Amino acid sequence: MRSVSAVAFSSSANLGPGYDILALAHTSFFDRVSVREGSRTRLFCTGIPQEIESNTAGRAVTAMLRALDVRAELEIHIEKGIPYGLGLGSSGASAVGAVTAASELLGLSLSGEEIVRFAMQGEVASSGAAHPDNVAAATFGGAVAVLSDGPVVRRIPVHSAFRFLLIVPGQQREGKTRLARSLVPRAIETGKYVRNSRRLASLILGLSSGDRELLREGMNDEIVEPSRSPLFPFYWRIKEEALALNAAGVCVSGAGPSILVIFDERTDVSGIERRATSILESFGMSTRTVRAVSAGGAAIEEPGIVS
Ligand SMILES: Nc1ncnc2c1ncn2[C@@H]1O[C@H](COP(=O)(O)OP(=O)(O)OP(=O)(O)O)[C@@H](O)[C@H]1O
Ligand SMILES: N[C@@H](CCO)C(=O)O
Repeated sequence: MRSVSAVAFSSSANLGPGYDILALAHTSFFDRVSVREGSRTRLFCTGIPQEIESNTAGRAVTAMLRALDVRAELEIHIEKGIPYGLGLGSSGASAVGAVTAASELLGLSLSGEEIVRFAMQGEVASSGAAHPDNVAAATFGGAVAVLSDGPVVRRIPVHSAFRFLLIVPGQQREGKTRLARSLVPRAIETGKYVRNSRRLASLILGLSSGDRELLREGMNDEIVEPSRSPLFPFYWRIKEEALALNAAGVCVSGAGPSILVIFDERTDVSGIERRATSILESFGMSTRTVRAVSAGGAAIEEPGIVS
């Protein structure tokens, strides 16, 4: 019985003002999803729901089969390498890995944007919303912008000077993204919209050109992050201290609580790791820090490759 495996990396969505628009795939963690044909569609995983429609991978694959009118019963094995409920795109990566592997197994030759279209349906299982950003980054790799509901996705070049630090608090909360999305205001003042839009432009230009001042200014958000502050009260202190230690940019990773720091050779990364650990300790939390680079997109694993 042929089995196909795919790997999909962790990601940080929003990047400050890019709510549901921008995301960055990084090498911090990855999921591996293996798919083979079976007698009935089943999920094999631990720690996350095993009911098809409650798991982002199962929901995404069944959405794909239904949309393409493909008759298949699939056994989906999920090896969770990305800790979930922490803002690292864990739910999205599983969906992308499952759709990528199933497409290969069934010879569907889906495009990247078609993979995103189905994988984002999977996100309804985790957050109640089909947000496309994490799955776009996990599919295409690097930094991405989702340009329309099509979805139309384009990669944003990331200057080689930039590296990434993930600060991961020991604070997993069930349904965190669903709650975080409920806190986002439904209406905003025009001035906030204009300032955030300017930052979005600065962020994209700074990330691709290597202009750290544009990036630092761009990675600020006065709409979504403040509305979610109660979920990560430690964030603002860590951000302030990381910028003082010359970070090139700091934001909440996705819906949090993890924090993404973009750094270069001018940044005191070890100092940021120490200060963040101390601040989180004062909140009674453990800390995990991971240094990473831009990750590639979802990839089919060749049989026999031991990773
Ligand atoms: N395949 C899956 N992988 C991870 N979580 C899943 C999966 N399927 C369903 N879930 C559920 O989704 C929730 C985690 O998703 P959530 O969106 O809250 O966090 P995240 O995806 O880890 O981070 P973020 O989306 O903020 O980047 C958990 O409640 C988990 O049980
Ligand atoms: N854009 C989504 C990302 C979740 O990782 C949100 O912030 O709710």
